[in-house]
Amino acid sequence: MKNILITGASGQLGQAFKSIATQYPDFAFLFTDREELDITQADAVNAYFEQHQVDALINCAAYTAVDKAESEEELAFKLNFEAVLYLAQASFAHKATFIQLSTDYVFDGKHYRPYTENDEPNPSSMYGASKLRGEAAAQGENPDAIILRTSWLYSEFGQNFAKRMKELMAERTELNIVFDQTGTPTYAVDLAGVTLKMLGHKFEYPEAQLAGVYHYSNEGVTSWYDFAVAIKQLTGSSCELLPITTDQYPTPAERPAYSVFNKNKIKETLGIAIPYWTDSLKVCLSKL
Ligand SMILES: NC(=O)C1=CN([C@@H]2O[C@H](COP(=O)(O)OP(=O)(O)OC[C@H]3O[C@@H](n4cnc5c(N)ncnc54)[C@H](OP(=O)(O)O)[C@@H]3O)[C@@H](O)[C@H]2O)C=CC1
Ligand SMILES: Cc1cn([C@H]2C[C@H](O)[C@@H](COP(=O)(O)OP(=O)(O)O[C@H]3O[C@@H](C)C(=O)[C@@H](O)[C@H]3O)O2)c(=O)[nH]c1=O
Repeated sequence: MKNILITGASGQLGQAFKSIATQYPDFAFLFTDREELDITQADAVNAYFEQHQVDALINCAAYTAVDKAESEEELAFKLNFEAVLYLAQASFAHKATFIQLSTDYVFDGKHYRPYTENDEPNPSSMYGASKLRGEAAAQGENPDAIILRTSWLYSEFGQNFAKRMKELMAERTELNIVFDQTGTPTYAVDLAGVTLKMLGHKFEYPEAQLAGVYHYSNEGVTSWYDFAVAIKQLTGSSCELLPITTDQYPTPAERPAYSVFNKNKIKETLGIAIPYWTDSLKVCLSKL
């Protein structure tokens, strides 16, 4: 039996892990929320590792308010960088496998082909910059760290674009949605499953070198507008959706125009096929 510590467990991804936990009888999950383990407190992090046998840590805690991060830079870096430093140090000291979640927003979005793990990040937002510092902290303090970058996360849990769209479509007769930001939605439950597959692989083949960065999203390519159209069609909403450009929807944070991932590395490493984004969206909407 392996003990898996999940931090930020009341967030969207944390809840996705909770929803599939019983499918992994070889894993004993230690779900902690901010009250139980505040990851910005180095002493609390160290004490937790002293008091519990932790075989792996999946850090689901983060500052994810992309626009607010532009005016709350200090808070964003405290959570997405400093706290990651503490987690990386503690996991390394206690020989626990460390998986740190990161984001497509580490890229500036100027590409026209999917981003590989070797492409140079260049974040255009404070959120992206804080997550990139977190990646460096994780790898700097724990050379065995696994960085799992994902994009456009949604699910039946927490706050996300898909849930927001469904609610707004029920309230309004029309909605303006940007169509010139291209990426791929990722169902958080799919991501949780693949993360646990990665851990299973690590435990089964301890000599396997898994450290490093991996890209994971669902398959396919779309825009926020097309994402919303798919939600409209699948929910039978009559709300009119109007495609607009990014400059018609000004926001404090700049988002990448293109952030599609190349996922060959994770597919080859784990021997997996990834669900197409609309197939996973159907699964999610059936639960909402
Ligand atoms: N959401 C998305 O679209 C994407 C997310 N990611 C990454 O995936 C990961 C998971 O994201 P997601 O689940 O959506 O994020 P959420 O914002 O839903 O969850 C983050 C969780 O972190 C908790 N938290 C905040 N501060 C602390 C603290 N000091 N100590 C412990 N926990 C704390 C929050 O608790 P509280 O509610 O109490 O504040 C919340 O439960 C993050 O690393 C994120 O950067 C990557 C790409 C896309
Ligand atoms: C609500 C809404 C948003 N938009 C636009 C704004 C923005 O460009 C785009 C996405 O909106 P949101 O602000 O909901 O999504 P955003 O918070 O930018 O989502 C990001 O979150 C972080 C945590 C990540 O790591 C990213 O991968 C990504 O998922 O849609 C519209 O055009 N119309 C709308 O009615």
